Amino acid sequence: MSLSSARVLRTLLKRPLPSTSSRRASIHISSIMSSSASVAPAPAANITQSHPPAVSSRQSSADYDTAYPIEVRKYLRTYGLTPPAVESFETQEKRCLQLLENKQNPIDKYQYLTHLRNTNVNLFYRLLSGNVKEITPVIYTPTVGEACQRWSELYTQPEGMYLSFSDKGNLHSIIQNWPHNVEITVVTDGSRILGLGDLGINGMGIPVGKLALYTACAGIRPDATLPLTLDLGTSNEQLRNDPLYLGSRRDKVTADEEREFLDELMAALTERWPGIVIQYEDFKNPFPSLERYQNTYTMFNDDIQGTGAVILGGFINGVKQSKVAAADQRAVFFGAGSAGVGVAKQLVEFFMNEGLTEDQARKCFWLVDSKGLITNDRGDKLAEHKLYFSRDDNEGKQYKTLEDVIEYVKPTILMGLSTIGGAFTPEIIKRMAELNKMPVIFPLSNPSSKSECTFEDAIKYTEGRVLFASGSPFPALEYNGKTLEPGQGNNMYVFPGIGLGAILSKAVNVTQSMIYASGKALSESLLPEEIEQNRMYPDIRRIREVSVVVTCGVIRAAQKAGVDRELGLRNMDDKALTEYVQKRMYDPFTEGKKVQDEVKELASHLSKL
Ligand SMILES: NC(=O)C1=CN([C@@H]2O[C@H](COP(=O)(O)OP(=O)(O)OC[C@H]3O[C@@H](n4cnc5c(N)ncnc54)[C@H](OP(=O)(O)O)[C@@H]3O)[C@@H](O)[C@H]2O)C=CC1
Ligand SMILES: CC(=O)C(=O)O
Ligand SMILES: [Mg+2]
Repeated sequence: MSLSSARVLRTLLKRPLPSTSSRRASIHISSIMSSSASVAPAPAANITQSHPPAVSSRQSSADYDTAYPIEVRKYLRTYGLTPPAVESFETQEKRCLQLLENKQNPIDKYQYLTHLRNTNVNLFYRLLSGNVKEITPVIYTPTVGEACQRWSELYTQPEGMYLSFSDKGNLHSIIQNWPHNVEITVVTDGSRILGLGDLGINGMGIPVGKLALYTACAGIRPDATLPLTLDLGTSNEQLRNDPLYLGSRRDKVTADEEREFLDELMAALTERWPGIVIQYEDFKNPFPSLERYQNTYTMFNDDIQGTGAVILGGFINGVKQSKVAAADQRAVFFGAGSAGVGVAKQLVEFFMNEGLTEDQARKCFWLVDSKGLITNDRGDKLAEHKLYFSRDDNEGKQYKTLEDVIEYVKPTILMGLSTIGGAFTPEIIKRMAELNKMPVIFPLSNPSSKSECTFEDAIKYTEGRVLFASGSPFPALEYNGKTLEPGQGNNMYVFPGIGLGAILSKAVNVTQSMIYASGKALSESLLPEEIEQNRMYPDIRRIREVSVVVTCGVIRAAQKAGVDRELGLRNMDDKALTEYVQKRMYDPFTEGKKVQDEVKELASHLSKL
C-alpha cells in the first residue's frame, strides 16, 4: 500500500470499515500518516498523563503476527518488522509448545506465556484454545498462585489498572486513562488470593488469569477486558516490608473506608463504560459488597456465586449417579467462608427444587470453620454470613474436629473450601467410603497445595467409588484397568458464560436466577459419551462450546427475570440464540482472516477510483 494512497484511504475510511473495528482504522491511518505506532484514541485530560506503554503494545500485539501474509503486513505497516516467513498456525503452535516444554518449571512457562500474550495476542489465544487442558494450569490455578506470591519479584510490565486508596476522589478521572472500551472487568483487592491469604496488589495475577479465560472460553475480545487491582493496603506484614513490593505500604483500610472507595469505583466504572459487567474476585469478606451492589450494578461475586453455580452443575450430575435423594443428603462443609456459604446456598436452592422446604433443605448442611461445627451455642459471635447455616440441634454438644463432625453427621457429601491442604486424611476418606456406596468428596481449595486431598488418595481410600471434583486439576489415574478422570469443580466452567450472558443480554443486574441457570446449563452440557463415562463435568477441552450453552442459559434467565435490555434476543429460538452467541465470540483463528478481507476490500475500492 503506497503512501500516496493515504489521502484516498482517509476519504474511504470516513465511512465505517466493512469488517473490523474502528481501532484497526485508527492504526492504519495513523501508521500511514505518521510513522508513530499509535494505538488507541487519546484519553480525556486527567491527572495521569500517559498510557502505560506495555499495555498499549499488548493491545496492538496482534499486528506482529508471523501468520500475516505480506499484503497485510504492508497494510499494517509492520512489513519488515517481523521475520520474512509467513507461517501457518500449526508451525507457530509447534514452536510455542516446544518453547513451553523446554521451560523447566511452571513459573518459567507462566512468564513465557505472559510474554506471548503481550507480543502476539491472537497467537496466545490460538495456543490456549487448542491446548486448554495443558495451558490452563499454567496461566490459572495452580501456577497463578505462585505467580501472585512472586508478583513483585517477577514484575516486568503493567497488564491492567491499579487503583490506590490515596486515589479516592479521583477514580473517575484516572479510569479515563484506560485506552480501550471495556465490556468486563475482574476486580480484586488481593486480600484472599486463592487459599494463599492476603497478597495485596500481588493479587493482580488473578484478574489477568480470569480475564484470559474470559477471552479463551467465552470469546470476549481481549481489549474489552480490564484486569483491575485495588491497592487498599495489606495485612501481610512480610509484603509491606518487602523492598520489591509494588503496592502501598499501609495496613488494610477499614471496612467503612473500603465501602466508600468501592462506591466511588462502581460509579466511575459504569459512568465510563455503561453496561460494564463487574466481577468481584478474591476479596477476604465479599458479602457486604455483593449485598450492596447486586441490585444496582451489573455485577456478581465469583467466589460466592460462580463457585456455587459450578458445584451445583457437577452435583446435579453426581446425584444422578449416587441416586441419593435430596431428603437423604447430609453435607459437611469444611470451610464456611465466601465459597463454602456460596456453594451451600446454591445447593439449598437445588434441594428446594427437588421438593424440600427451605428449612428441610437448610437442615441438610453442617458447616465447619476454624473453630469447629458452627452452632448457635458455640459461644463466639458468628459472622453474619454463617448465621443461616448455624445449627440449633446439637443438644449443647460442640464438635471441634472434622473427624468428630463426620462421626456426628455421617455425611453423604464432604466439601472442602477451607484452604487447608491435606485436611481430608486417609482416615476421613476411608470413613466416607464406609458410610456411603458413592461418597461425594470435593476438595475445592486452590491452588493444588491447598487441596484438602488428592485425586489419588480419594480413589485409593474409597476403592474407586468416590464422586470426586477438585478446584485445581489433578492428573487422570489408572485404576483396576480403567482410566479415571477427576472432575474439576472450578468456577472457570461458569464465570465466562455468566459474564458473556450478561454482556449480550445487556442485563441491568446479574440475578440469582441467572447464576442458578449457569449451573443448571453446565449440568446439561454433558455429551452422551461423557454421561456414559460417569463424568460430572464436561471435558475441559470443550470449554468453549460449554460456555456457549452456559451463556444461552444465562441470557434466557435474564429475559425471564426481565433484567435484559437487548430485547431482540427474546424473539430468537434456542438455535438462533446459540448461533448469535457463537457469532459474537472473538475467534483468534479468524482474526487474521478479517484483516485480510479488509485489505482486499480496500484494494478493491481503490482500484475502482
Ligand atoms: N474451586 C473453586 O472454584 C473455588 C475454590 N475456592 C477456594 O476455596 C478456598 C476458600 O475460599 P473462601 O471461602 O473464599 O475463603 P474464606 O477465607 O472466605 O473462607 C475460608 C474458610 O475456611 C475456614 N478455615 C480456615 N482454616 C480452617 C481450619 N483449620 N479448619 C476448618 N476451617 C478452616 C475459615 O474459618 P473461619 O471462618 O473461622 O476463619 C473460613 O470459614 C480457597 O482455597 C479458594 O481458593 C474459592 C472459590 C472458588
Ligand atoms: C477459583 C477461585 O475463584 C478461587 O480459588 O478463588
Ligand atoms: Mg476466586
